[in-house]
Amino acid sequence: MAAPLTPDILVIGAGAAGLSVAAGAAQMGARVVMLEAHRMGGDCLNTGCVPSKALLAAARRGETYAEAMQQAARAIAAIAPHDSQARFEGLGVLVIRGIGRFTSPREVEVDGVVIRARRVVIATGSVPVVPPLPGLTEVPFLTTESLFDLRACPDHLLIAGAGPVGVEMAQAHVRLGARVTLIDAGRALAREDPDLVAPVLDRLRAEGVEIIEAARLVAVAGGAGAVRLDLDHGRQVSGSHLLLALGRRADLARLNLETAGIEATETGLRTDVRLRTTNRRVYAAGDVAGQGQFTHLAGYHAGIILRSALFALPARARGDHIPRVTYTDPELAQIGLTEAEARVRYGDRLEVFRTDYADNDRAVTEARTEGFAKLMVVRGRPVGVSILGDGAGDLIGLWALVMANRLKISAIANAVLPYPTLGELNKRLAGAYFSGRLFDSQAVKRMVRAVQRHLP
Ligand SMILES: Cc1cc2nc3c(=O)[nH]c(=O)nc-3n(C[C@H](O)[C@H](O)[C@H](O)COP(=O)(O)OP(=O)(O)OC[C@H]3O[C@@H](n4cnc5c(N)ncnc54)[C@H](O)[C@@H]3O)c2cc1C
Ligand SMILES: NC(=O)c1ccc[n+]([C@@H]2O[C@H](COP(=O)([O-])OP(=O)(O)OC[C@H]3O[C@@H](n4cnc5c(N)ncnc54)[C@H](O)[C@@H]3O)[C@@H](O)[C@H]2O)c1
Repeated sequence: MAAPLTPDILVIGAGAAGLSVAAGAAQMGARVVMLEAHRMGGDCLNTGCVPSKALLAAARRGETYAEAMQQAARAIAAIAPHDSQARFEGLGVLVIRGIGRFTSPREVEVDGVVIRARRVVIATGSVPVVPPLPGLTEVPFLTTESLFDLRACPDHLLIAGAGPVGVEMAQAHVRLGARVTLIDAGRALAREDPDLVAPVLDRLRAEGVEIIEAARLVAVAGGAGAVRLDLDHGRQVSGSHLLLALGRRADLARLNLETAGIEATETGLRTDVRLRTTNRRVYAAGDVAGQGQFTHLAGYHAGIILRSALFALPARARGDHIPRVTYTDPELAQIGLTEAEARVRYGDRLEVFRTDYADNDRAVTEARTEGFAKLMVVRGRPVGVSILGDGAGDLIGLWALVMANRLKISAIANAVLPYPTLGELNKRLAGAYFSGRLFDSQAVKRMVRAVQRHLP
């Protein structure tokens, strides 16, 4: 066997997390090897964010199903060069296409090549949950790994699971002409503030989606083109296609973790605040770290690991400033705590402020006045922001800046924003915090009167 490769950093997985680590490390002078078992770009590019957002956009424009799927494929093709093997080789990364597995606490093997790296980053992502339901081995079903290969619109798409995947794909498909039934064992978008979820579900229903909550899928029957779902309490629904959107689990199966002394939890790899696993030379980044499943979180993890692995700086990963967006129409964005979570954490110290899109002049001129935003504040600092409506995902960006830097609400109140823009909604939200303090305060009124008496 050839001598082992001995890079500074070995990255296992070329999705959002692995690519960010590899690009950063190589460009800062580290010797990097990256392994990829399947497609460069991982889930986000090939089967996640990119095709799903392209499909939603095409559905909004009223394209046909085949056009929308082709548009999704074009979006992937347009972004793929950025994540390609050629680009990474150009950055100086040695890319090996194959499945990496630990053979000892210090060594990883891929197709007979042994790699002994100073540091290893596990960035193997996640895969769709496919539970062992009776009938599921006999009945054809879709997951997001196969959905974007369809070219003919399903007559009646049954979607099991109403998390972000289920809800986004329900809206895309109903707009592209499918009949859609969306089923969840609990509440749809259960993680989000119910005040924001209700208008999203109202819109889905108005567009024709049948939503069945508190209904667990327990068995599947039928065949291609005619699928029957058995739900708990004896209910049944039938359709032409089944999409499983029941969550994603960390992809650990092929890593041979026990050999390397790396422990897993229910949600992913066990890590410390620096994202080190129970093997101190090995880090976890992205979905596999079990702290959330977002491309921007994967990028954030990469930054923490680069500081730690390249510069030996004690960088710590936080979770309180990571935004999330559900790209439905209306769009739903959240950062930090929801109102209910903040109430539990802070009790009476919490103040909640609200502003409506109807009070924003740009929303009025655009005739897009549906939506509102909530700001949760404790002692002058935001602990959470929820926004529902046009551009919510872009609007939450300002709060991401404020919360990442632990700024006060005054940072936004001090900013002068162009009129008329949706961005003023954020300023109005911040202003709501101060307006009560300024306009309803007897002390302020007394002070103004006193100053006025003494002014020439
Ligand atoms: C339909 C859908 C829509 C989404 N939309 C959004 C969105 O709008 N915004 C957002 O932020 N997030 C979204 N996500 C989530 C986002 O796609 C993931 O959080 C992100 O891709 C995770 O990146 P990652 O690098 O951790 O993992 P992945 O992208 O899964 O990459 C892991 C890579 O590791 C490889 N691999 C696995 N095991 C091995 C091994 N042993 N050896 C070598 N290689 C291996 C895999 O082949 C894969 O390419 C969406 C997900 C889905 C499914
Ligand atoms: N816009 C975005 O950022 C975006 C979009 C899509 C996906 N993602 C990421 O991908 C991940 C996976 O998304 P997801 O929507 O698949 O997962 P999820 O875990 O958010 O939702 C899964 C849903 O399936 C339901 N469920 C589970 N078992 C069931 C059963 N037997 N019968 C009926 N319902 C059942 C659960 O109650 C839950 O609501 C998410 O964590 C998210 O972070 C993000």
